[in-house]
Amino acid sequence: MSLVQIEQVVKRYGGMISVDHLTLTIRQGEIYGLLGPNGAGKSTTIKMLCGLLDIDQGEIRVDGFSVRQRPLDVKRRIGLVPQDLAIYERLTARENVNFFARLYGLRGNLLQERVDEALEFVGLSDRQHERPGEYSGGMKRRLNIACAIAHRPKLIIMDEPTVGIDPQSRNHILESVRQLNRMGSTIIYTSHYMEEVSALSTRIGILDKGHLIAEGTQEDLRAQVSDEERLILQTAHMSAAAVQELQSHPRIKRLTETDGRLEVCVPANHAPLQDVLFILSKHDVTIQSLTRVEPDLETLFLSLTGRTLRD
Ligand SMILES: Nc1ncnc2c1ncn2[C@@H]1O[C@H](COP(=O)(O)OP(=O)(O)OP(=O)(O)O)[C@@H](O)[C@H]1O
Repeated sequence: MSLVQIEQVVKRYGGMISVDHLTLTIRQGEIYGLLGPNGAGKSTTIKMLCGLLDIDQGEIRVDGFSVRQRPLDVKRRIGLVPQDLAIYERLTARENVNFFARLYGLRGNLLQERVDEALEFVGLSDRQHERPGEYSGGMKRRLNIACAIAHRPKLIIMDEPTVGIDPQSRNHILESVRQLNRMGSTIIYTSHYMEEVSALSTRIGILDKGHLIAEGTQEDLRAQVSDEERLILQTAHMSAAAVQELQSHPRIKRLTETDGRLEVCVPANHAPLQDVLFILSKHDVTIQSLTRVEPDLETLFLSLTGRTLRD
């Protein structure tokens, strides 16, 4: 059963189109990973989905309710963990969670139980009476999550929740996403980190310049590029002539070079590695490291757009 239906949605800022006739469906029980580089339109889509930004064209429905016509019914079903922290530094952690849970209508004993549960869930019970000003970046992110889940929403949306945090908090957040899903919530998780989206998602949509350029399970997406692999070489003394010669090699499908980091797409199992090494050595390029990467989401993105996700 579908929980979210986005149909032909368009958003423009001034003359520029940020979300371009986007259509996608998210089913109940999924962890849907929305992957795309910076500026792809992920946050804009999420804001429209939550009713925080007007839709220019098209329609979004959550649990059957139109975001335009029934915004309150939609908001009640959603817990949003926004990209920019939405917590009050002057309130304690507990007061923050309490505040957001009250906005969703919780009162009395149930309110206190749910606040306890949310704080426990993100591992902040011990420090619930402190103000978040004293917290690390990762703890603030976890508090941000607690504020979004205390009302037990059907749909939890996390917009780049691991940007700029320590590995321990990152792992904690990724594990909480899985656990929230096991407890029954459908999750939309946006990120420009391929590894995170790969590790978490049951289905993945790849967004670029406001378009959904690919969608499917991890296996579906990998199968689209199973005939390619990538070589990543860190080099010194790279020259334009070497790049040019590599580009004209018949078996090199694509190539990007930034500050000596060379990424080359070649047919799988027939990697013309010797040729690449020969050309580089001919041009006196020093090879500092070389990695062979099996087809992955980055390969797919590169194959569809000619750019890397990090561009
Ligand atoms: N308030 C705004 N005014 C003008 N342009 C905007 C505004 N918000 C977003 N944009 C533009 O819309 C496009 C999509 O931005 P959006 O923030 O949705 O991308 P994103 O995929 O979430 O990337 P990021 O991870 O960097 O937030 C970008 O080109 C961005 O510059």
